[in-house]
Amino acid sequence: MILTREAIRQSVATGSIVIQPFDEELLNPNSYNYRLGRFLKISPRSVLDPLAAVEWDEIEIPEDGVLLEPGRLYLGHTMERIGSKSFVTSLIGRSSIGRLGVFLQISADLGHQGAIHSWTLELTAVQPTRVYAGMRIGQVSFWVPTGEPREYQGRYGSEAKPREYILGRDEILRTARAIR
Ligand SMILES: Nc1ccn([C@H]2C[C@H](O)[C@@H](COP(=O)(O)OP(=O)(O)OP(=O)(O)O)O2)c(=O)n1
Repeated sequence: MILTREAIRQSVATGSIVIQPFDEELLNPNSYNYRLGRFLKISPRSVLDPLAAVEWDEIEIPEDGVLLEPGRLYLGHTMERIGSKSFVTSLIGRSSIGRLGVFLQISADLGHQGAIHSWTLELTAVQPTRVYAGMRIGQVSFWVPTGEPREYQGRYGSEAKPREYILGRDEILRTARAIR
């Protein structure tokens, strides 16, 4: 079951959903519009290899916005801390932003129960597109889970910043050994 606007509003009021800062104006019938945070990481032009450490540039988005170039990967973040111990969060885009050819996440729309932080956004653009800090860029919805809950023990800190965490070297090597 997905939460309605009123259920999201009440859950924020009782604390079972965290959206900080929260603005009622940003509620939709079944979701909440999040805003783009100030910091952006830009992928290096070199090969991205999960076994090799790579340096990402980090910028603060200027007032006149930042131009997203096709063929680059940008890690943004939600301006808000978002999540819930009671509900499962899903992170999706807004259709109006989709019509600009901008993707907000790449194949990762699930927020585990207990994950409460500023979400990392994997931004890509179909054609050169300018985005601005604070713009209403995407939406989150909340789902009622079923079964015994087990809280997410994540690696996201409390800072509102994009995280470039990729798979750990150990995880990749362990999996690789397991299939040999
Ligand atoms: N676009 C996304 C998708 C997810 N998350 C956050 C919320 C999720 O609860 C958490 C973990 O997501 P996944 O399980 O998809 O990611 P990993 O398996 O890579 O992370 P971990 O090893 O921490 O479980 O990351 C995020 O910030 N931005």
